Amino acid sequence: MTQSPPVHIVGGGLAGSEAAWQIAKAGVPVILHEMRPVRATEAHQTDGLAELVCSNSFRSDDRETNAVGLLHEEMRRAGSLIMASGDAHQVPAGGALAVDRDNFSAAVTAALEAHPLVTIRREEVDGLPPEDWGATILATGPLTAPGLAAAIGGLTGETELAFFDAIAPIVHFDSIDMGIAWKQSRYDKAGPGGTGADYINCPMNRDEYEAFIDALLAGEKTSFKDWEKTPYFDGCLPIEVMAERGRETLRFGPMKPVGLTDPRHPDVKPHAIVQLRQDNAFGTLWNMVGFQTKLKHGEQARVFRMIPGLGQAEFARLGGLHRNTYLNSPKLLDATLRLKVRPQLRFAGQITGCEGYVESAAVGLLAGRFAAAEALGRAPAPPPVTTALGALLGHITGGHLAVEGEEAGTPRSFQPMNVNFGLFPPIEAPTTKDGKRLRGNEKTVEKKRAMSRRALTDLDLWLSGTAVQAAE
Ligand SMILES: Cc1cc2nc3c(=O)[nH]c(=O)nc-3n(C[C@H](O)[C@H](O)[C@H](O)COP(=O)(O)OP(=O)(O)OC[C@H]3O[C@@H](n4cnc5c(N)ncnc54)[C@H](O)[C@@H]3O)c2cc1C
Repeated sequence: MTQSPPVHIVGGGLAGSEAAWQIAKAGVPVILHEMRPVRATEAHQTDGLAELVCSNSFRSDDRETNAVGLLHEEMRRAGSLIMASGDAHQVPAGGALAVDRDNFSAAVTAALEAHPLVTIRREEVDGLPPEDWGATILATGPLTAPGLAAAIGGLTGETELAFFDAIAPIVHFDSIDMGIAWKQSRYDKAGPGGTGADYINCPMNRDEYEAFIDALLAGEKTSFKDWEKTPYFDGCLPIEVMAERGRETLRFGPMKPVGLTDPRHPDVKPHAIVQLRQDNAFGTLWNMVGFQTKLKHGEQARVFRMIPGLGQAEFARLGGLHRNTYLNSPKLLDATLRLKVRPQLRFAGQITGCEGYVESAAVGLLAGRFAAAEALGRAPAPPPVTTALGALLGHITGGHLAVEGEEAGTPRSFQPMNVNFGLFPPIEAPTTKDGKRLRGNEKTVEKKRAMSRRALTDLDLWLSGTAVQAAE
């Protein structure tokens, strides 16, 4: 049997290593280009593949009620090298999967070095890969080396490649108290694709606003690493920095109370209003407009739950501001992660706009399987959106709702995200045996269990239908 030409992968991190494994396992040769130790990013310390640059945790391993735990399980079933190496080098961490970072990275490196179809080249790719490489996966991560980042920016248009994320928290719709908040667009403007009731509005009176500003100013913040410098740029100052510029700044910025009327109290003008914008097509996730922040995560949950209507808010993602190179993927990538303007280039890992070790590896797994299918002359089939892999892919390639125009204090609308149940198609909560509806926490937990069961059933079907067989 003639062998297909090699797939090239640039970047031997979490995503690139997993992609290489999936491709080689399918019987297709891979050339993996990793720049370390020739050159290192600001965060990597070793020359090992799949180095964990910060914590040693893959987060919850609960596959029944936690979306990242479910993603672990799906990746295991899909033959993930990252998960197999993580499981083999686990250290005790309660319900989380934490790993011995050195042994984990050594195991990934050894497995790839030992595979007869994998060639590892220790070199920087300092510009776009040459056309004659053919199918190539770019998995160079949040700290992509500058030469390649500039070349990608040249190909996609500079505004489509970000170098920092300025993330506002995202709230699960179910946890917003719609007895306090209401839906309305400012001045009832429908805008493109809107209805005039597109935002969720949370009103504050003067006392609530003053207490909120005090809490924002006092809240503990995270600091930038030296190499991150201070990347404040117009239009996306952290909310607490805006508050530091004057107690009224927010009332004239993202929290301005104009053009909105509380239907329960039409005669009372709120002193300030926090707006949330729908973030995904399912309407399960809502983004706090203009609330990008450097507050510590615990502080964010405490301070933002002071907002009327968000007292019980559950956050799908908390805010942050980091060095992070990533694409405006919903616009630039097709359904199998190929760059629309140059389909021989595929992207994987955090550069696509996912967030986290496990998610980056998961997107590497998908990119690898898609590239292998193509190399073997088969059509790559994306996983169902009901699976964690499919939900994550959906966020990257289209589930997110783009914003037309800019609101005060809002950076570009596509922002990196961890996997979470808000990215999945909604599901009816199961009832009790005698047909009664569940309530509160029990309902939330049962919904998650039902989503996980649906995911694993659909995943198994997908794997049996599209599994790429190793060429003998
Ligand atoms: C400082 C920092 C801390 C983080 N902490 C965590 C955390 O605690 N938990 C978590 O879940 N996530 C964390 N993340 C987010 C993210 O999950 C990790 O960055 C993850 O490693 C991303 O996987 P990746 O494969 O996309 O990129 P990486 O793992 O970074 O892999 C990219 C690889 O590409 C190589 N490379 C880059 N440019 C080139 C080039 N031009 N030519 C050849 N090779 C190149 C790099 O050397 C690197 O090995 C952190 C991110 C950063 C920046």
